[in-house]
Amino acid sequence: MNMPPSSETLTSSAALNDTNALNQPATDTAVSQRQEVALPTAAGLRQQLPVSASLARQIAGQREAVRKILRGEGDRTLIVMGPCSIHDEVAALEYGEKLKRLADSVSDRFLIVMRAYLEKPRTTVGWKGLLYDPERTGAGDLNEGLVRSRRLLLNLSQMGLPLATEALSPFAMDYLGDLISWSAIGARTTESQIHRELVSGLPMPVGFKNGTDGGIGVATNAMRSAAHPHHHMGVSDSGAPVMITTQGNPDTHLVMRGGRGITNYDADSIAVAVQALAGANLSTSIMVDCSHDNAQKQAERQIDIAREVMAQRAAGNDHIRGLMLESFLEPGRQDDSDDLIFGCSITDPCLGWSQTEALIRSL
Ligand SMILES: O=C[C@H](O)[C@H](O)COP(=O)(O)O
Ligand SMILES: C=C(OP(=O)(O)O)C(=O)O
Repeated sequence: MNMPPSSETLTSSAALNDTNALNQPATDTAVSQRQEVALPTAAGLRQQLPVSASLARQIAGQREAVRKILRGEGDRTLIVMGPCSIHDEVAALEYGEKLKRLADSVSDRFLIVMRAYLEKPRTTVGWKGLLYDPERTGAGDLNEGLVRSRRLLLNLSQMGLPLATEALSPFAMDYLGDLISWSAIGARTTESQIHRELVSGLPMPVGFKNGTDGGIGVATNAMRSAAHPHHHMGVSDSGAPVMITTQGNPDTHLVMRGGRGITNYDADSIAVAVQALAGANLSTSIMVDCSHDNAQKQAERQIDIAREVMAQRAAGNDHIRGLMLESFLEPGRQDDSDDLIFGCSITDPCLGWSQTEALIRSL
C-alpha cells in the first residue's frame, strides 16, 4: 500500500531538493541553547603551572606505592582521607600540613593519600566544586577554577603528599591528572561507559565505587571494561578533537560505600564481594569507604566502621587493602553562607582534625 509521505518527510525531501537550503548553516537548537567560553588547553595550563622533574618522580613513586598495596604487596594499609570537597584553599593547605605530619608518623603502617576533591557529583543540583565554581556564586568560572585547582594540587604535592581525586569530567584529568596518585570513579558514574573509557587510559590506580543502590555488579563490570583497550572521542592536549586509543588499566579495584541506606563494610558483605571479584577474575583488593551510605551521613560513625574494618584485616582478611575517610579541620558540615566556619565541609559531614588524628593513631 502506498502511504502518503509524512509532513516531516515532505519537509526533508523538499530541503534536499533545495540547493539553497543545503548551503545554509543548520539552526541547531542544541547548539543555540548554550553559550561557550574558551578554556586554556590542557597543555597550556600544564605549561603555566608545571610539574618539576623531581615532583614528577615523587608522584610516579607515590603511584607505585599505592599500586603495590592494592596488588597485595606488603603489610601497609592505604588510607584515602580528607575533606568531602575543597571550597577554601587556605583551609585545604592547613589540613594538608597536619595530614603530612600525621602520615609521616604512621608511614610504617599506613600509606595516607589526601582527598583533594575538586569536582562533586550531585544527586540533582548543587555546588559542583572548586573546579567549576571557585567563588560559589552559581555563575561558574571554569577558567579560574582550573587555575586555582591546579595551583592547589601543586602546593599540596610539593608538601610531599600523594593526592586523590574523583575523576568526574572526562576532560579534567588532562588538566590535573599528572598530580594525582589515586583516583575514584564515583557511585553515580561507575556505570558510565565514558568513565570506564577514561579509566582505561589513566596512568594511576583507580577505585570504582559500588553503585548508589549498594550493588557491586556495576563496579565489577566497570573494572572489566576499564581493563580493556578502548577507542573513544576526546580532545587532544592542544585542544583538537581526536580519537583516543587506550591500553586498559590493570590497576582498578572495588570501593565499598554502601547504598540506599544499607551498609556493606561487614565481613559477610566483603566476603560476597571478594567471591564475585574472584569469580570474574578481577583484583580482589577492596577499599572500604567508611563514609557515604556506610556512615549514613553521620561522620562520627566512620570511627567505628574504620575500627571494625581494620579488625577484620587484623583477623586475617588480606583482601581489605584500603580505607576511605572524610575528614577536615572542623567536624560536621555547614550550609554555604557568607559567614562560614573555617575548615568545615560545605558538602558531606566530615570528622574534625582531633577526631581524625585520634582515630588514625588508634588504628
Ligand atoms: O560526596 C558527596 C555527596 O554525597 C555527593 O556529591 C552527592 O551529594 P548530593 O546528594 O548532596 O548532591
Ligand atoms: C561523591 C563521593 O562518593 P560516592 O560516589 O560514593 O557518593 C565522594 O567520595 O565524594
